[in-house]
Amino acid sequence: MKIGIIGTGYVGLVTGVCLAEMGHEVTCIDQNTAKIQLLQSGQAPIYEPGLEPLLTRHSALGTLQFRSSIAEMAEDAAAIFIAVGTPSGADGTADLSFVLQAADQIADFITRYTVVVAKSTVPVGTTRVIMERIQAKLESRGLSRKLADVVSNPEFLREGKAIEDFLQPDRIVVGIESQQAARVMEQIYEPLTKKGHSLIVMDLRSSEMTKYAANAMLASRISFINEIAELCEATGADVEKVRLGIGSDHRIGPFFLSAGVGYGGSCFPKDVAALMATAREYQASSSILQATVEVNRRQRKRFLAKVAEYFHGSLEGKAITVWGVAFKPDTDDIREAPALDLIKSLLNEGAAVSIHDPIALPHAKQVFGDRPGIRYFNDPYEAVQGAHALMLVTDWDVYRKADMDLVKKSMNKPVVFDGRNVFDPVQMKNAGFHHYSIGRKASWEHE
Ligand SMILES: NC(=O)C1=CN([C@@H]2O[C@H](COP(=O)(O)OP(=O)(O)OC[C@H]3O[C@@H](n4cnc5c(N)ncnc54)[C@H](O)[C@@H]3O)[C@@H](O)[C@H]2O)C=CC1
Ligand SMILES: O=C(O)[C@H]1O[C@H](OP(=O)(O)OP(=O)(O)OC[C@H]2O[C@@H](n3ccc(=O)[nH]c3=O)[C@H](O)[C@@H]2O)[C@H](O)[C@@H](O)[C@@H]1O
Repeated sequence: MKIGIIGTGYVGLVTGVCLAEMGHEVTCIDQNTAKIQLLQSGQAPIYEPGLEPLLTRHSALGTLQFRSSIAEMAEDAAAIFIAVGTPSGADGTADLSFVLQAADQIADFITRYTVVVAKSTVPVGTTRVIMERIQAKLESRGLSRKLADVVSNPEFLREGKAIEDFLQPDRIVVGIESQQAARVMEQIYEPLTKKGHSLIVMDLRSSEMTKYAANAMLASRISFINEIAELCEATGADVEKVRLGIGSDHRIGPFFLSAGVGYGGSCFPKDVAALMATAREYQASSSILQATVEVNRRQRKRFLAKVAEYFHGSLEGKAITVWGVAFKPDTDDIREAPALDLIKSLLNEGAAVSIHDPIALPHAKQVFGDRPGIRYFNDPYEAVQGAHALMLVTDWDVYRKADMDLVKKSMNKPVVFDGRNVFDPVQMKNAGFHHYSIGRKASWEHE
């Protein structure tokens, strides 16, 4: 089937590559010409494990093409996906300007029956708005409103595992109003449903809400375990043991219960904010969502406060190393990364900050540039030379496997603030470190 995709960001590009892998002929459009040129030369503009081989293969086969304007797309696409950004506006509402712009471009382009797929995360009611807008434009062009159906097809992939999540989804959710569009969506996803992945069909509003509810639920789980972690610290319990204890109850499950410096990324913060904005619009309650955001904010502050407390309230002149800038491992994405907040605060408090990240360092440089007090390192061991403390903020594998003897020898004082509970406190104590982690006794509290 011929498919067009508007937007080649994390979601659009992964969707394009995976739909090609599923046997479709895909054309990806992005208004960012630099991105398109890079993609046309066979290079991925993002770091995503497993993406590049598929990109190379399908570009060579001609089943995946990249263009900078919808006008360059074949006119006989059966479906066009909208996968553009929906960033947070000032009041937390989702900014729909990119989505509506893409919808207008599609409405000006189509000449035959096309299913428009809202893949971007959009607030309840938006797919209907897109539908009205496209159909009104078709009418004004003297064409039938029935030339376009708009469906909702939210995406649940995680960065760093995007290819795997797209090709082996727990479920595919489609919100739909027309039988004709339902058949097209069934055909698109047939290679996955044939393998047993379920396609859940529902109305538009429920599909849009499902996406927000999923992200809000996951974010609230993280805040829940972080609140329990704070209580563990206060009472002398160990959150890692508690996680094991509750996670083995099948009603709770073990996933998404890792305590740490809190969630970041381009989606949880913005989607929880957008859902709260929806609650305001409908004068409904959002107390769990508010608490989720509040705990997440507090978690970063608590982590920083522990470092300040260790140095008797002042970070002035302290050499602090930050390991990890990406909002999570296996991505170069630093949008809303906890590390950004922490680095800003450290610099404001007068600390000298050395940072390392295996992939995201160039993005960090775009944010902090030559700001006095900051230094960038490509080697994690060079980054800790002479440091008074190491703060581990992203749980990259390279840190889990780090040679801590070398780290200890390189540091001014062997002090580690472990924001992702990567190291064991007792082992760290025995190795001669002062180690603080989240929701567990600090090394110096162990007998
Ligand atoms: N990043 C993620 O892991 C996930 C994101 N989502 C949702 O998917 C949507 C897209 O997110 P990302 O891929 O992260 O965004 P992104 O910001 O990485 O990419 C968006 C792309 O759309 C392009 N674009 C914007 N307007 C355009 C237009 N009119 N014509 C052509 N290109 C246009 C931009 O140049 C950019 O390359 C958002 O609604 C997001 O909430 C959903 C699930 C996962
Ligand atoms: O809508 C989206 O964009 C996506 O948002 C998340 O995916 P993603 O943001 O890529 O990353 P996650 O793996 O969910 O991690 C988000 C944040 O939570 C943190 N986290 C995650 C899990 C955990 O147990 N504890 C925890 O602090 C991570 O470190 C990270 O900062 C969801 O997991 C995806 O299903 C969804 O499609």
